[in-house]
Amino acid sequence: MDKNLNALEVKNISKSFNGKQALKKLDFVIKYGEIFGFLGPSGAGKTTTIKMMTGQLEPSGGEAFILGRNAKNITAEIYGKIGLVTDNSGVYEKLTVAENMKVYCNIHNVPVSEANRLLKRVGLENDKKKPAEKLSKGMKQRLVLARALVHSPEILFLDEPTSGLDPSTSLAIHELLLEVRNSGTAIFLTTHNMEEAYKLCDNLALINEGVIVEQGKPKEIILKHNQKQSFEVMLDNNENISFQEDSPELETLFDLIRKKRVKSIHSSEPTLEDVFIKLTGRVLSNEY
Ligand SMILES: Nc1ncnc2c1ncn2[C@@H]1O[C@H](COP(=O)(O)OP(=O)(O)OP(=O)(O)O)[C@@H](O)[C@H]1O
Repeated sequence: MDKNLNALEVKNISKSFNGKQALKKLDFVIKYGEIFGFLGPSGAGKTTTIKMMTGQLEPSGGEAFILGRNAKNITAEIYGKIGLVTDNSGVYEKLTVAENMKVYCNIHNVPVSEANRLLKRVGLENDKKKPAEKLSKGMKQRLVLARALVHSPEILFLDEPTSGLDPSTSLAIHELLLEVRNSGTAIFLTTHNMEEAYKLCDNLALINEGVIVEQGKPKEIILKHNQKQSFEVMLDNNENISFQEDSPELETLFDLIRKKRVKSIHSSEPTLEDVFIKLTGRVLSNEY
């Protein structure tokens, strides 16, 4: 891992299918030890972007560099440093959970103890002997994630890693991803879950109809679009009042604070979902 290089560089990438442009001039970089979120509704171009970055599809224009090499000329050695979790990352259905992991340990020359550690982290330690065909969709998803981490990849691509998972499993996956990020791995994550993106991502891009409509740090994106600040106040009698930043009633709020009548106060910024709606007129979360 050469930390002086970016793990991934996408330069002006475009993609057309049968004359129809699916992606338009995407530009972003991902550093080692960073989680980069790619957020957009169905059909926005997330999977196509992953395919181009991993050399599975040739761009119609622009270039992608992965671990320092043009994705067009990706080698087996580079693939050995990548982890990829997508909808169609199949498992061997007739093999057990443990055997599925063992296949990957053998390919990457990693001790089975590492597989056991990862199975525990994704909550599958009690399912090791189950054939993969008997697993639920969410369990398979967790197996595929554990498998993708066996060789400590330098860059990890995750297409909707927690979709369809219950909240406590999602939380465990989030903790694992942060740990992997902290070990220096670059993570490219697609999601339509704005809360997940806000919590996990160091940087993110909002994508709609093949165009990046906004990118940056989640907090900075929100503050940039926070045009009118308001304060939500709860009084000592549990009454809730909202005060606009530039309204004359703010004096009333100061007065209430002086009289110690304010039980709680917080500023209300837009969410990433609000920003997305503002920029595109579309919602993300209800489309799934
Ligand atoms: N092989 C293909 N041939 C023609 N059109 C394609 C092909 N692959 C993708 N597209 C089109 O490109 C656009 C982006 O698709 P893509 O699968 O990348 O979206 P997505 O954001 O991953 O959506 P989802 O979240 O539903 O997976 C869509 O309009 C899709 O129909």
